[in-house]
Amino acid sequence: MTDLTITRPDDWHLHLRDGATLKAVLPHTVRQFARAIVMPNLKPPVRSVADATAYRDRILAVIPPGQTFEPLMTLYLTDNTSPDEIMAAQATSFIKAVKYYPAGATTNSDSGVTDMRNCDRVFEAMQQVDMPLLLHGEVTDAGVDMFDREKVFIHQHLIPLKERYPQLRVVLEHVTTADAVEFVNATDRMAATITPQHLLFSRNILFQGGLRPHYYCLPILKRETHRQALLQAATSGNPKFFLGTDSAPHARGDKESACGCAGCFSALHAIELYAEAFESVDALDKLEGFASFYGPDFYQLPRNTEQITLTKTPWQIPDAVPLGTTELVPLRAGEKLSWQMA
Ligand SMILES: NC(=O)N[C@@H](CC(=O)O)C(=O)O
Ligand SMILES: [Zn+2]
Ligand SMILES: [Zn+2]
Repeated sequence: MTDLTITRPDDWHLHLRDGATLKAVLPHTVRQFARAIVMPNLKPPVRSVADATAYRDRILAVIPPGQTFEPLMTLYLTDNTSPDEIMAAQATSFIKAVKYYPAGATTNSDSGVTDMRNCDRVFEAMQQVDMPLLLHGEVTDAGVDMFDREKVFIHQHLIPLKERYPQLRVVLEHVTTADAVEFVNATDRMAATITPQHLLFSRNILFQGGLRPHYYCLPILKRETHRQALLQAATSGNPKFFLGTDSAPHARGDKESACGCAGCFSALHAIELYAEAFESVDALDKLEGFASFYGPDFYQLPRNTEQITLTKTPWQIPDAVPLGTTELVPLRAGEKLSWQMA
């Protein structure tokens, strides 16, 4: 196949940041995607309807002229979020979900939840108004092996949560393991997003020829058997699995550091990366469902009507993208990509 036309996709898990970074990264997403679920882990986080409204306005203000993009906002769940805030969020047209970060699990998660039980009244309210809960699904216990944190989260927190709130719609974000795929498959009102890096790479890439910080994200890349399970899920045509890049920009110096930040920047070329992953298992015919249909179906939003075309035109991913006085290093920087969006 040399070209592929699909309905314009959406990104159901995206970090846009704020200020100069927002302005630098947004055009890349707008080029490819009609909508995105925008993560609330700013400093300070997006905790209220007022915060989300102001953040949305800052995003709308920097959409490149003549282009359209719809930011779908999320609220950052804390120990102190009130059920009233959920009701107020539900009453807006643009807040579409609530995001749970375990305190300390990932970038800007210090205000995250210390114990899920603190949020029971909020979960009840969310279940009542059918507001989806998005999970960074990892435990933070120092005693749990880094590579087991998602699996342990499912057993310690997610299974009990779904038992207490079976009607709550939940997205396990950026799934990385066969265990997560199996759990999502077996559970009602449960979906998952999958990133390009988790479809394309196993943990080996982190150490290929030396330590490679631009492949470090959370949850961390896992062994090859898990990557295979994710690829199978993404290309299965099962609507429980859909596209969420988790593009997470960090300036080069914050990645290439003695204590480097977690996050891969993939907004530059996300749909092309996914095309490559799907082609690797001869499943390009399944890309449109994953990228353009199952996300809006889950969020109960209309599917996009515009189309985009990808052509088989090899190009080289740049070494870096400018970011003020510094730069961002995209995923697979400097390497060849075989698909290009027209
Ligand atoms: N995925 C990451 O490694 N980083 C994300 C946070 C997150 O999604 O966990 C970020 O905001 O940088
Ligand atoms: Zn996360
Ligand atoms: Zn993320």
